[in-house]
Amino acid sequence: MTPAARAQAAIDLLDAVIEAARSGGAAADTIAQRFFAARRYAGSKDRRAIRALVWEAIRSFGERPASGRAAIVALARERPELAECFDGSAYGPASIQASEPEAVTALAPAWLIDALAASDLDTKEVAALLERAPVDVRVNRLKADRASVQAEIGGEPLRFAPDALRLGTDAPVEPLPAWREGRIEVQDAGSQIVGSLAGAKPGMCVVDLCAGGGGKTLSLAATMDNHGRIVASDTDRPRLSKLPERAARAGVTIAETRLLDPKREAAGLADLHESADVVLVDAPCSATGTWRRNPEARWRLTPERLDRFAEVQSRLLDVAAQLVRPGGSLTYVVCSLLDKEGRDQVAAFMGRHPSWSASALQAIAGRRHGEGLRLTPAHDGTDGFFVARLARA
Ligand SMILES: C[S@@+](CC[C@H](N)C(=O)[O-])C[C@H]1O[C@@H](n2cnc3c(N)ncnc32)[C@H](O)[C@@H]1O
Repeated sequence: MTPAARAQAAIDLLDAVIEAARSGGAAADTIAQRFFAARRYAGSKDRRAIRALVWEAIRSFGERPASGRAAIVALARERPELAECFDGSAYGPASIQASEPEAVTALAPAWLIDALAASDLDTKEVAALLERAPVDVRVNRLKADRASVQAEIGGEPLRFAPDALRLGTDAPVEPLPAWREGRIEVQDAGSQIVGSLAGAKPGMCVVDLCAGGGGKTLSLAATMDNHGRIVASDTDRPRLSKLPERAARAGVTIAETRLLDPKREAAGLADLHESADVVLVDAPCSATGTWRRNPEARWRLTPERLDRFAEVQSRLLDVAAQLVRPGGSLTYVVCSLLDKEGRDQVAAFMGRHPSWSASALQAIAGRRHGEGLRLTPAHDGTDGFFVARLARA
């Protein structure tokens, strides 16, 4: 493909990403996969160049641009070689007009910048949310140890996450024998840390209330040395259905999946009433802490969506509390750095459940925030998380 044709393809791909963000469609990665599957003529160098341009545009513009063209035109203002692609050639974009609309460079929509600032995040912290993230893997203790896996695949052992190896950005993991044989899982180091703070131990009964595809379920099972019971529940059938295959690969036999009806979660878990030693609520959230991996998420978020997340989080915390046995604990996690979803949720929970207490969390990474701990890309080099552990008397 010519450079001009690549620029036009980037515009087309961005149009699809913008439309999906507007209408609640698929994530940018999925859209890109579909886009290239339908354009087999694009070789691997073309695909890389188009992706790089599209993701640069997504990172550069905080507000959802009016169109893919408005975004690439704005980038071209600073880049003569990109501006030259607007040459009106057969497969290239039409020439740039002096008065045409352009996307505006910003870290995030103004209301979100304000909400992040009100959550004690300065500009440096917010900018780091948009840097490119490394690939972290968790070495599965059930099958291997970190030193032997490092000897095999390389990577940097992280001091603050005992099972983590950090690989470069875009490092391919799935082709590795270590992945195929279940000795490693892709999991951000921050996710590994917050999962470990739940305090799961061998022999316990654990409920992973929002288990999704089981990233944390598998790490809990490894911490439990595959002894005990984990009930991994979620309302999303496609996500949850990935768990059994992942568990089999990882050698995890103690996890059982349970599909819940939205708003009827307590009924679906009634048999576990007051019987879990540990409940993990890795709640659905705005995912502001994972913008490094999904920067277009900030084009999807609205104040109304944020309110809806907060309502579900508060309800799920109360559902989870009913499952904890006397003396047990509930660990609340969000991959968001907005206080409305983290610190304030926990403060409200403590108000509704005065007999519960927040535990002091011991981790080598992170900083205390309200009744919990916060990890951020700028401070910890991980995705952003808020985690709190709440103990039942
Ligand atoms: C942050 S993700 C979980 C990620 C997962 N724990 C992991 O480590 O891979 C949040 C999950 O909450 C689920 N969810 C949303 N509403 C729910 C509800 N009412 N009850 C249980 N799970 C819910 C979503 O389907 C999603 O899988």
